[in-house]
Amino acid sequence: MRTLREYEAVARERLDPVHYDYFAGGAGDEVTLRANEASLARLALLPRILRGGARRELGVTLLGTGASMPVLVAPTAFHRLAAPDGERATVRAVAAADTIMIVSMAATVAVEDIAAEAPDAKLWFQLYVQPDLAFTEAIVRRAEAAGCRALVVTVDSPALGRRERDGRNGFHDLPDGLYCENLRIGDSPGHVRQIAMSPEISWEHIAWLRDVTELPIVLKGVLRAEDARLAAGAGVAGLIVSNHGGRQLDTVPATIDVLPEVVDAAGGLPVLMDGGIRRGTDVLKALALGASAVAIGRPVVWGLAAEGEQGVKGVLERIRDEVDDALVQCGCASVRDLDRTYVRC
Ligand SMILES: Cc1cc2nc3c(=O)[nH]c(=O)nc-3n(C[C@H](O)[C@H](O)[C@H](O)COP(=O)(O)O)c2cc1C
Ligand SMILES: CC(C)CC(=O)C(=O)O
Repeated sequence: MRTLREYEAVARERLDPVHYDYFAGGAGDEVTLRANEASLARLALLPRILRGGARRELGVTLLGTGASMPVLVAPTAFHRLAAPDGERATVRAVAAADTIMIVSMAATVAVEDIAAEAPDAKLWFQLYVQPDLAFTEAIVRRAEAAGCRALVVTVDSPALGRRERDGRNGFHDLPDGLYCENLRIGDSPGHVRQIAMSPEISWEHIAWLRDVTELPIVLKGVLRAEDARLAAGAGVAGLIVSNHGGRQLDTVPATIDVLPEVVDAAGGLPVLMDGGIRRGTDVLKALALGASAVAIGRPVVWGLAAEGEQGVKGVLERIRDEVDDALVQCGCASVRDLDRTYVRC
């Protein structure tokens, strides 16, 4: 497989069609799902000439954590639906690539076991704040003890998105034997139904979380400038511009289209972006428009379904090569050389 899209084609052949639909699908008419890729494709890169460097610097430091490239692994649920060892295979590949894995709260391997599988891996933990604060705190303590270095709080899910493919397929729960291991309490297994996506979660919960943990807090799912300003005022450490890969509210804008206004409002906080990143050129466009890094969701799952650990490694190495190629073609020696002049909107 030479491109991320080729990994998707192979994954589609290998996966149970119901599980493929869960991974691939979006909410409603999937307008936003398509828009993420389409808006990136519509932007043009404007290269400089007669400059650059013999070797390119791709590394970034995010909230004190170094990554060898500006491409992180977004939190995605249920990796054991894609490959038998699930998140264990993913984390081995992420550690080999020296980037950051954002572990989903809905992982099918416990965060402690993910951390033990690759002790060098750099992990952040994604959290849906639960109305049951004692339960939320217990999960935060597990993530801290496992060595996670940041909490990524998903704030775009006051309710689960209307995923019509899953409704048609009757896919509402994991098959027997697979569990949400981060929700396990004692001997009772964790079920995805236990994850409350609650409209009652508010800024007060973010303040509560800041009191509960020393970990830096990153809000995932920001799309509006005024929310970025509130986040900066609330003492969070970073933002992720995200529409959940088009899986929550359909017809919200493509993330690349709102990135600049969020960056301008974020008061210097690091701003990451996800949604539709499939090529090195997409990564450059997001960095040029102010992102500190991007994250990829589905392509990692496609790598995992196609070839397990090797597949995730393949996906990460291909996007790294493409970022390097796009940089040299743009006349840049470093990801830090990019600015808005490199993109024609
Ligand atoms: C199958 C799947 C599961 C996901 N699970 C989660 C999750 O558990 N928590 C979360 O915050 N986001 C979740 N997301 C959203 C991703 O973190 C990310 O925002 C999105 O996939 C980025 O778009 P992309 O798939 O086009 O790269 C999921 C996305 C997919 C496709
Ligand atoms: C529904 C959750 C368990 C996972 C998620 O956020 C997603 O599927 O997008």
